[in-house]
Amino acid sequence: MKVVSGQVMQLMDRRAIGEFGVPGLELMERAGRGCADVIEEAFGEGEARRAVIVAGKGNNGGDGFVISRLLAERGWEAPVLLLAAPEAVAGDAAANLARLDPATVQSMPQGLAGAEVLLQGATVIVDALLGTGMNSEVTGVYAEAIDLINAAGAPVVSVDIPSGVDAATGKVLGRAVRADITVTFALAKLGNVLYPGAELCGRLVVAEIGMPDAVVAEAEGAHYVDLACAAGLFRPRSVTAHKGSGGHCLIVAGSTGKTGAAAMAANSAQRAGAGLVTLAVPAALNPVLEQKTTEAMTIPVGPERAGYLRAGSLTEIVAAAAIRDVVALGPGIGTAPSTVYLVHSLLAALDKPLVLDADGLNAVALEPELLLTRKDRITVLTPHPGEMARLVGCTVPEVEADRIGCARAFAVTYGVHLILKGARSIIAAPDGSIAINGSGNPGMATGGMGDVLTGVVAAFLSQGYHPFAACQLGAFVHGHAADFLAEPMGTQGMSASDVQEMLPVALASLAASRTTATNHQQGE
Ligand SMILES: NC(=O)C1=CN([C@@H]2O[C@H](COP(=O)(O)OP(=O)(O)OC[C@H]3O[C@@H](n4cnc5c(N)ncnc54)[C@H](O)[C@@H]3O)[C@@H](O)[C@H]2O)[C@H](O)CC1
Ligand SMILES: [K+]
Repeated sequence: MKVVSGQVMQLMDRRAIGEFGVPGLELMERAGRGCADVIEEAFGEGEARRAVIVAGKGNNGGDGFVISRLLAERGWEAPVLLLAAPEAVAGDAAANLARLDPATVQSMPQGLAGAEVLLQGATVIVDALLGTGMNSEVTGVYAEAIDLINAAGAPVVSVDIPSGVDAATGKVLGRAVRADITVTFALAKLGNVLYPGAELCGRLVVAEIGMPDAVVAEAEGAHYVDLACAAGLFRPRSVTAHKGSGGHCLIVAGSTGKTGAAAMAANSAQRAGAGLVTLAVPAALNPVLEQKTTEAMTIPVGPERAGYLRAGSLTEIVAAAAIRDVVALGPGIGTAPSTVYLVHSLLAALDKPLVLDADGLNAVALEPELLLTRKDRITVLTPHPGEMARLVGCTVPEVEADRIGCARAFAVTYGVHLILKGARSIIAAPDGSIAINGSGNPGMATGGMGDVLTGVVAAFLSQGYHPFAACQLGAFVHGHAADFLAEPMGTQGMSASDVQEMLPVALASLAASRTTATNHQQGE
């Protein structure tokens, strides 16, 4: 599913109207009808149905006027509370305001004293205050209206996006409506899928409004990775598969006190479908990892008593990588100077696809230009916001203020693929393409989850997936497995090992979704 910013959607509107001759009034009519249909379906039972439409002065309010008219035609009582003087409403919105019985419209441009009465007994409140045209922090009468809607206690349907949520970032500008359902138009907006906007949307419905296909296809946007999208990218194992065709991962990981990270990355690669997994670990830790992993083979690296990886092991690791399909470097390796030096040398020396995580990233952050030595080779970075901040040389709040911009700039500058972790992980490609992962839950906010993701991404790369697909699938499958767990166990106390063990179920669900989609296409 493609998602766009509010600005891009406004350009799309203009193209549809200007280049393709679709009347703006027709777009507004279909937008209003899409909402009215959803409202009728969700709340249309019963006798006295009352929808109170709280409308702003722009086209979002215009959609609200259409909703009022259509619901009234279907027997609803549908009064409008307009936060502007009627004369301040212009264009298509004004045309639709003129079609309403003036007695149904109460204009309160100055303040909302006494307006609670209007909302009393509402079956549903329709939030048509602000949409893609919102351009500043919400204050004054609009802020009052948002508070009123949120306090009213009736279900809320937001038109296009909950008012107060920035359509480009999902951030709340001052305050925002909390909706039960949001009906958005043509394509979902970034603010509908990024937090906190995503949560404020409630159930998201994308209504078709007759946007020309070419306008949709040519719109600049991001991929939203949901089950259907991930299933489309996924290639189930062939019936003639053998362990050699599944891909062979080399995981370079571990230091004293951090053997779990190494074990989880290796075990997760196996659980995510890699044919073979080999774990290269500091020699002193080999006996522990022989115990902690069963299917993975281990290579003890460096001097017998070495509890961390050292620069002198470069040749040994490069030789091990030569006969594997992908290398994952970083889980639990620590920050000893010799380990950092090794990471720096490996960047240039390894010609296999490389996944860098954890202390591998921290080593790179000391000299990110070294990534340029991997030009024309596949490199995937999986930073959390703290690691991203170190890579860029900025603060975590600066990363969080513009997750997409930050991930994209780094991926383009250094020619890497990157998964910026967090609620709605951002996947950025060297050509500037962006995907947003739709799976996962707060249960994943515990240690070790990143090590699992590293193993999963490595498993997909080892099977020959394009790195952008491997990153999308890796992030989605990781979160999807956790979503299966959250069903019975909730989101507190979930462990990374739990997620690791659930990975095959997540993969099976992708395979099943593909089968269902194919059957639908064949009309079965
Ligand atoms: N294809 C579609 O998606 C269609 C969308 N439609 C709807 O139109 C709105 C966008 O309409 P627009 O008039 O551009 O903007 P808004 O209604 O969101 O509001 C703009 C209005 O409000 C003022 N304003 C901006 N920020 C604030 C603020 N913080 N507080 C108060 N006032 C603010 C601004 O100056 C403008 O005057 C889209 O979301 C859809 O709902 C169409 O129906 C056609 C199809
Ligand atoms: K709205």
